[in-house]
Amino acid sequence: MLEMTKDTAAAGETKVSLKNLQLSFPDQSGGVKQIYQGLDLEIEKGSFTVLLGPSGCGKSTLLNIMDGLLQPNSADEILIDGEDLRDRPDLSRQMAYVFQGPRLLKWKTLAENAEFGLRGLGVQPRDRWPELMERYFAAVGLSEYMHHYPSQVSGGMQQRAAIVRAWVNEPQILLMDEPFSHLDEITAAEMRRILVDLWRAEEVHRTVVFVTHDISEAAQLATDIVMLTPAPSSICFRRKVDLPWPRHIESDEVMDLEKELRKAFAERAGVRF
Ligand SMILES: Nc1ncnc2c1ncn2[C@@H]1O[C@H](COP(=O)(O)OP(=O)(O)OP(=O)(O)O)[C@@H](O)[C@H]1O
Repeated sequence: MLEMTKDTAAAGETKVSLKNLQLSFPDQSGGVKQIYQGLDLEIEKGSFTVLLGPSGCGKSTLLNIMDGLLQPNSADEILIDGEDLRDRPDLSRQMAYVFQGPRLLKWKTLAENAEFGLRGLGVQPRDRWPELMERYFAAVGLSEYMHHYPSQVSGGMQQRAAIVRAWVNEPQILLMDEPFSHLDEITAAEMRRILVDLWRAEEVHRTVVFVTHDISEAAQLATDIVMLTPAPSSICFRRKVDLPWPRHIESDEVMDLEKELRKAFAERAGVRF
């Protein structure tokens, strides 16, 4: 019970607020594909929010909008801590992105890749770099491999290094786009445990927005689940999750939650997983 109180300590404050998002893209037949028609989304500070939805519903696009990489056609607000990202593009420096693949520079060691992340964002003073690198490489169990090249370590280790590259900046918001989807299930399960341990270890949790179309993964990770319909997407189901960690993939609680999510998808979005 104590654990749950700590993990929901920041409950209530809004970190990200998107209001009335409108976005369309040209489609291949010369028409227009509507992605959002008035989508609203709030993300709570310190939450581990999982965006769950079928392929093409616009999950990655939402991360791109939150990071300021993409502008919607229109929006009433794109707020980070109450300030509009369109007026304050510098707010994106509070964020870090982890992609589906590790995207490491293969001619640099894991440590040099992380340092590249530090230099790129430029939010950490240089004299903190060694301490930050040591801390976060140790946290993901990669201390011994810091000076190896990507080709000398496994795919899972490369993805751990990609997480370090994002985490060393100590971002307030971590945007993660299906970061474990290319890994085998055993490695992915280990990565989820490492990520949750990293997130929980900090007194004030960072806000994580994690995209997946894997219901089981959502049940293992989330404190908040946001379920999207196919495009034009709307939120068809939203739920908080109070299950304690570590969550085992085959535990009754996780499997019950998965069942509930599958049912919600089928009933509210007409999508079967
Ligand atoms: N720059 C772009 N130009 C044209 N269409 C785009 C662009 N970016 C995204 N789309 C389209 O917008 C829709 C939503 O894309 P997005 O990548 O956000 O979906 P997703 O839910 O993350 O899907 P997946 O789970 O398959 O990654 C898709 O139909 C995609 O083809």
